[in-house]
Amino acid sequence: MITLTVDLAERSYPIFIGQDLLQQPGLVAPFVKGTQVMIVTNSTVAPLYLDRAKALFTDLQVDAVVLPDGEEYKNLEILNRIFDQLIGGHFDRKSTLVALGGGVIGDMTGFAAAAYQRGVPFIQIPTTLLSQVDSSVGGKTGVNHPQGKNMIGAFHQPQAVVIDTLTLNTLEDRQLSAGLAEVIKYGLIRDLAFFEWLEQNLEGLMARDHALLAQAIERSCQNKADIVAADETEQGQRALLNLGHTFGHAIEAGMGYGAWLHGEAISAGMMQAAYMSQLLGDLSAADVERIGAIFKRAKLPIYPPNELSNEQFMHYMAGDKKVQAGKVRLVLLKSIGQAYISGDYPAELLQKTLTEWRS
Ligand SMILES: NC(=O)c1ccc[n+]([C@@H]2O[C@H](COP(=O)([O-])OP(=O)(O)OC[C@H]3O[C@@H](n4cnc5c(N)ncnc54)[C@H](O)[C@@H]3O)[C@@H](O)[C@H]2O)c1
Ligand SMILES: O=C(O)C(=O)C[C@@H](O)[C@H](O)[C@H](O)COP(=O)(O)O
Ligand SMILES: [Zn+2]
Repeated sequence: MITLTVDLAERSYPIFIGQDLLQQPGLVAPFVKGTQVMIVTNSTVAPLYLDRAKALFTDLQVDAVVLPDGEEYKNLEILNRIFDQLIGGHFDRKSTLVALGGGVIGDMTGFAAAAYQRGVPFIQIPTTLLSQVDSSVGGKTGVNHPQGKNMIGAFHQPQAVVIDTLTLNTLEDRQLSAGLAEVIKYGLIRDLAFFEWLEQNLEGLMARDHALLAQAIERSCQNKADIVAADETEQGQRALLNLGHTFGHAIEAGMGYGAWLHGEAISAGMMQAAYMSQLLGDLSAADVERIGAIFKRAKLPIYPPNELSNEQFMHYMAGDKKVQAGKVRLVLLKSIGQAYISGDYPAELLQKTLTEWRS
């Protein structure tokens, strides 16, 4: 087992990465506050892992709320089911919530924990590649609004993140690919050596070589932990984790939540950002082709959906959380391995990107 730390002074917490951690009760128990545990999961993950997750918590009152599965249910109405069950079961202020599932469950459970009785602790047990490399770490929690992704939420750090890499055995191929999009993101924004390693090992990762997956998860979590420790609430460099997301979130909302997976949408979005970086003279055409090649090998889309017009893109992008004084700020690339945030690009270059980077 590997242990990393997210270094946030009194709110620091460990990330445990290993095989079969869902069979190790001693690992999680110390992070439970109080005597009541509410596991939040969904209808796909519950039959696979809920019994094992419950067995992690001995001598405690353990209950579970099983939500419907899908990005389209990441909203306030479904979030309320968690509160209904907590209040109905008389869960007190020292209760611990446990997120068992992918990023949707993690974001919703974290937000429920941030809001329930003004804040209770929670533990992340991520079971998709995407949630193991990104969403379970860093404390961004929340739900979607029809007009925009993750528009309602809070920063609320977990007590611990427990990554059992064996849960990836049951994940669908399409979901594994979606997770690789966020893995590749770390290479693009700040870790050229990791990007090169991914180029060398992509097929092994797609074939679910466990040693390679564990390495990719560790390197991704280390990158994320470093950024979060330096900038917990996105005052500066944390925004780099948003590479491709201003475009990608527009795709998710514009196409209807769930039609495009988050990882798929940001894959196309990272290509749009890369193409715009080429128009700005920072990336070469060969760089853009190189980035596209790794996404294609990961079976991820490189172009946005043609159904989404430039006007629709602009509508959703104008509501992005990084907008300042009416200007859409974008994460762009100086080179592969070096991202920056920009609000002073020429407006016509964004239009040109939306028009020209199409299949
Ligand atoms: N908070 C953050 O920092 C952050 C970072 C990245 C993404 N996100 C959010 O995460 C969400 C995407 O997360 P995701 O890609 O994990 O999607 P997801 O949570 O929808 O999970 C994908 C699918 O896999 C299923 N599943 C989960 N674990 C499984 C397993 N072990 N075996 C079989 N099936 C399993 C789920 O039921 C679901 O159908 C988006 O809402 C995105 O906005 C948040
Ligand atoms: O942790 C972060 O910070 C990220 O931006 C990680 C992203 O991969 C993730 O999709 C996040 O939820 C996006 O944040 P948002 O603030 O743009 O909603
Ligand atoms: Zn993301």
